[in-house]
Order: sequence, then C-alpha cells, then structure tokens
Amino acid sequence: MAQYTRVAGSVGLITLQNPPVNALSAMVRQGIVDTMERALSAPEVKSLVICGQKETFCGGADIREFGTKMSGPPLIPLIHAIEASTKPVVAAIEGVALGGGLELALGCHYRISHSKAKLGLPEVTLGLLPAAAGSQRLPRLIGVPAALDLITTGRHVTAAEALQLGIVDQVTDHSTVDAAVKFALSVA
Ligand SMILES: CC/C=C\C=C\CC(=O)SCCNC(=O)CCNC(=O)[C@H](O)C(C)(C)COP(=O)(O)OP(=O)(O)OC[C@H]1O[C@@H](n2cnc3c(N)ncnc32)[C@H](O)[C@@H]1OP(=O)(O)O
Repeated sequence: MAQYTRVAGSVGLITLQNPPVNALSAMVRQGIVDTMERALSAPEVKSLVICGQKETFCGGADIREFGTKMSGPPLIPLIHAIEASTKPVVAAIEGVALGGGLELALGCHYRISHSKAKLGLPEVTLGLLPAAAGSQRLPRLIGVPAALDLITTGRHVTAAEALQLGIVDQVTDHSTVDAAVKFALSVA
C-alpha cells in the first residue's frame, strides 16, 4: 500500500509501504494510483514527494508475486501519470531504487538520493529488460552509452556515481525526505 500525508503545508508525501523493500506489489501500485489522485485533486498541494518506508525506496517488482496471476494497475501508465503530473514530483531515494523502483523514480521530475543509496536496473540478471520505459527514460537522462552500460550489466551504482551520471539531482548525508520536501517546495 501507500500512505498519503501532507507536510510543510503544501507538499503531498506518498510513502510506499511493503516490507522489506517496498516492492511494487499490486497493493503498492494501487496505493500509488490512489494517493496520486488524492494529491493532484487537492488545491493546497503544490508538489509531491514519493519515498519508501523504513529507509528503502523500492526494490522493484515484488518477487513474491512472480508466477502468480497479474492483478492491480499496470506500472507503465502509473509512471506515465506521474511524469505527466502538472505538480512537480520528487523521488526521495534511500536504501535501494532497483528495477521497477528506479523506473518509478525516473518517471518523477526530480530525484534526491541518500549518499548510501544504490540504484540500478538489474532486470538483465533475471533474463528481462526494463519494461516500464526505463530503457527510454534512462538514456534520455544520461545518454545512450552510460544507459546501455547500466541496462546490459545490471550493475548497481552508488549515489555518488548516480549524481555524476545525472541520474539524481542531489545527494544528501542527512534525511532524504527532508531534503526532498525542501526541494519540492523550491520547485512548486
Ligand atoms: C509489476 C512489476 C513491474 C515492474 C517490474 C520490473 C522488473 C523489476 O523490478 S526486476 C528487479 C526486481 N528486483 C530485484 O531484482 C531486487 C532483488 N533484491 C536484491 O537485489 C536485494 O535483495 C536487495 C534489495 C539489494 C537487498 O539486499 P540485502 O540487503 O542483501 O538483503 P536480502 O537478504 O537480499 O533481502 C532482504 C529481504 O528482502 C527481500 N526482497 C528483496 N528484494 C525483494 C523484492 N524485489 N520483492 C520482495 N522481496 C524482496 C528478500 O527476499 C529478503 O526477504 P527475507 O524475508 O528477509 O528473506
């Protein structure tokens, strides 16, 4: 699921909740759809932050749902709706942003990362390709050679490398959510 709160007066905070890594289960995807609708229809909300509970952004597809019947909203239109949002959306990345988790962050307008976070598209290690437009959004953001390296090796990058490549906009040693809320206020 995803929890919705309003912080700092005008920022809608969406918190992914699916221990242990806030993977994109059907309930989490539905939670994102519902909380995005709520934030977008609230006139007092001027910008949004998406984070994960317990200092982890999102580990991607929920491996516990592999082999089960697909249910819940599909990821591609969900991420597209975030990208198309008229209110700026900031991803607050702690822990990991992997696979569909990084694709979700790439659909956000800005990404703030904790210095200890790891980011990557490990789909290739599972015999897959990033299928929620990560293979389009990442090269647009960082160029084809760097994106191909990440997509074809599946390697995880540190926050420092992510900043240098241009995947994230800011790295913090402190509270990532606080930094993302401050950023969201500044771009609203
Ligand atoms: C609808 C779907 C839409 C899009 C699909 C996109 C495709 C993808 O997202 S593919 C990528 C899927 N994700 C991964 O491959 C990540 C796999 N996990 C890891 O690499 C690691 O577990 C880790 C997240 C880096 C954490 O490593 P570590 O700190 O060493 O802990 P672990 O012991 O490995 O894991 C702890 C705990 O978390 C569970 N877990 C890890 N990943 C997932 C996941 N994606 N879904 C559900 N659960 C996950 C892992 O099983 C462990 O659980 P325990 O119960 O503690 O054993």
